[in-house]
Amino acid sequence: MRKKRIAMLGPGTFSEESVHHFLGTTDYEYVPFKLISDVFLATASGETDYSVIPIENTIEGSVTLHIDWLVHEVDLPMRAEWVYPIDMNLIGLPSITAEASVSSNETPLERLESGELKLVPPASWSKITKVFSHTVALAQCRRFLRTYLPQAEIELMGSNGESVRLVRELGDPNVVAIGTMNAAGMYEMGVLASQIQDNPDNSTRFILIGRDEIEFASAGKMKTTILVTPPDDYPGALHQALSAFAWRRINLSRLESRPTKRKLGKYYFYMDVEGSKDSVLVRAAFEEIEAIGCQVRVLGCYPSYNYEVQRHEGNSSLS
Ligand SMILES: O=C(O)C(=O)C[C@]1(C(=O)O)C=C[C@@H](O)C=C1
Repeated sequence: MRKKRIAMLGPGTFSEESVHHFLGTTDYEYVPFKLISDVFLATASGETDYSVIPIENTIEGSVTLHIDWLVHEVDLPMRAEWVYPIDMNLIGLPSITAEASVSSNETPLERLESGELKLVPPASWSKITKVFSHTVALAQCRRFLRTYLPQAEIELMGSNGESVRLVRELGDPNVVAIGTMNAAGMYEMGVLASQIQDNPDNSTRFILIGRDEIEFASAGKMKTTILVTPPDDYPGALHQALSAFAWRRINLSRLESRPTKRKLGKYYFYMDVEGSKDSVLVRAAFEEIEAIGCQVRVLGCYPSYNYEVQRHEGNSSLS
């Protein structure tokens, strides 16, 4: 039997690291793409069976571009979600890291109580002219960049793996990248500073999307993601929709509004409902919401996995 093919941003990305952690490296064939649009389209076209999509980050919040792709561009159910810890690193050519490095993986940077980094940057950092970064990674390192590399121009890349690869290819010691430790190793680069994200406890939520059902080794907590579009002429429809969950004591772990893209001021509500769409209570809540004229579209009903990690002790497990 052929292995199921999984599309993801890569190589050398957090998406790759996280899916290897979640599904292992042997049972699936992983297919890396440079752009997230290609990750979505690979599974939509049938070239791959599933796609890995980063959907939410501790510091940056929702990755709205990816949510919009799920809602407007492809029709691929969510099959699982998992959380993966994210440490951002400043990566440069090995020739400059000997004098310019302030930390290694083993000795993370010190922080003040406020969470700010306690750092005396090496003089050579003032020569850095450019930082390559993925937009979501950039949003996680704003404070670091503002404080220690204010002179550097930012150039956005399709992924963190691609940022590191391009610095390597360019060969300019004054151009650095934000990226993963794996990418630094893969392209034989040096690490100037590790854990440069604004909050040391930083994680990203990833989802797996695809047409076919998929089985996992352990049972996760079931979640259902829906889109609720209220009718135009019904004041208080959102309040009523929320109370359909509240009085049944069904927890909503996420609620976001996004434009329908059809008319200014018209929104749909993206909701993560704790529980399976097949449970009696959740089904009844959906029926009640539809009865008041709201449209309910199920984006997926899937197991959710947490990542328990003892940071910096190399001891991790999915639960
Ligand atoms: O570029 C990568 O390494 C990715 O996997 C993408 C991505 C994202 O889009 O959120 C994944 C996790 C991090 O939060 C930053 C970037």
